[in-house]
Amino acid sequence: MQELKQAVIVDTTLRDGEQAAGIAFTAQEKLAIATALAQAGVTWIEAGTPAMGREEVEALRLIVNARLKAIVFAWNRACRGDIEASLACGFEFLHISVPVSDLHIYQKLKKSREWVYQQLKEAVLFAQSHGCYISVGAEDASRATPKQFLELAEYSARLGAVRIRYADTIGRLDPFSTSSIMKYLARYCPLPIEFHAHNDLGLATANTLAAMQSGVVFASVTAAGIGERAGNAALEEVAAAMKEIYGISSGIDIAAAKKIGCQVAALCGRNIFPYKPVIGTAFS
Ligand SMILES: CC(=O)SCCNC(=O)CCNC(=O)[C@H](O)C(C)(C)COP(=O)(O)OP(=O)(O)OC[C@H]1O[C@@H](n2cnc3c(N)ncnc32)[C@H](O)[C@@H]1OP(=O)(O)O
Ligand SMILES: CC(C)C(=O)C(=O)O
Repeated sequence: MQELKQAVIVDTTLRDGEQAAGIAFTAQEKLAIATALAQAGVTWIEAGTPAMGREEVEALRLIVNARLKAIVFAWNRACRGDIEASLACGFEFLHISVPVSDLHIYQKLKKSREWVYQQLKEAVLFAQSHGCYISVGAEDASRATPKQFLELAEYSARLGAVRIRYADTIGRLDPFSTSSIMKYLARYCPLPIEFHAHNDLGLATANTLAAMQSGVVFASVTAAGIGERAGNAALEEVAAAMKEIYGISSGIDIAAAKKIGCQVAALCGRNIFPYKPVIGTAFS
């Protein structure tokens, strides 16, 4: 078994977490969550999607201006309008996401792979011309071939991206397939990989741990595991399991992470087993 040496948490409670049906945080709640995450030792915070419009931009400006002890970054499609919206919030690190599977490129977007690459190139160069650092997101990577993912990673590396996200967008992986795919990709990928799991089959945390065991360093998580459909890997579960099972600290205060999980769950009107239900207003 490969020895797990390093783990870095990338929290997306305020981006994928807020994509969960029925969840919309206020600007003050977003600022409180981001502040609590930074205080708990989370160093990467995906704070939102500026392209969503005025209310999101106002909330994101509050978070950027809070100068938290974390790298706070924004989610973008590979298009100039999204990048301009992120720049207007003051972000210096941008995540630019593109589909990588045939299914998403040809069936969902009805575009070509060449189009995706051209969009990505223009978006990355535009953002870099404004001094931004970039990570690239490979949407629906688990339904793409490893070769398609690696080609995107190589292209992104040539453009100067610093990291690539492997998204199991529909939550179709299990820990065994995750492990064999990630061992292969971690070996050949020119960029550090961030693993982004979805919990459709209840395997998001298990898959994230399998990815970390297989050479991946960055784990994408959300507080209480909230997120699109069945959600994502839970921050408090991943951080605690890293510590308890593998003895890796990931720099996160586990008690603080559990508290944030409970508070976020309470804000969303959910109770998360096995933590105690939180009564009253969270973050008050
Ligand atoms: C897999 C994921 O989880 S992706 C996460 C996306 N985020 C969310 O869903 C958050 C909530 N969503 C929103 O607020 C909105 O959908 C937004 C702000 C993201 C987009 O809003 P709109 O621009 O109005 O959406 P709309 O569906 O019209 O955009 C589609 C356009 O984006 C383009 N597009 C979609 N994905 C990408 C991409 N990754 N890169 C470049 N362009 C893209 C499409 O080709 C289409 O272009 P066209 O209008 O020229 O045909
Ligand atoms: C936008 C990306 C990273 C995403 O949430 C997904 O594909 O699951």
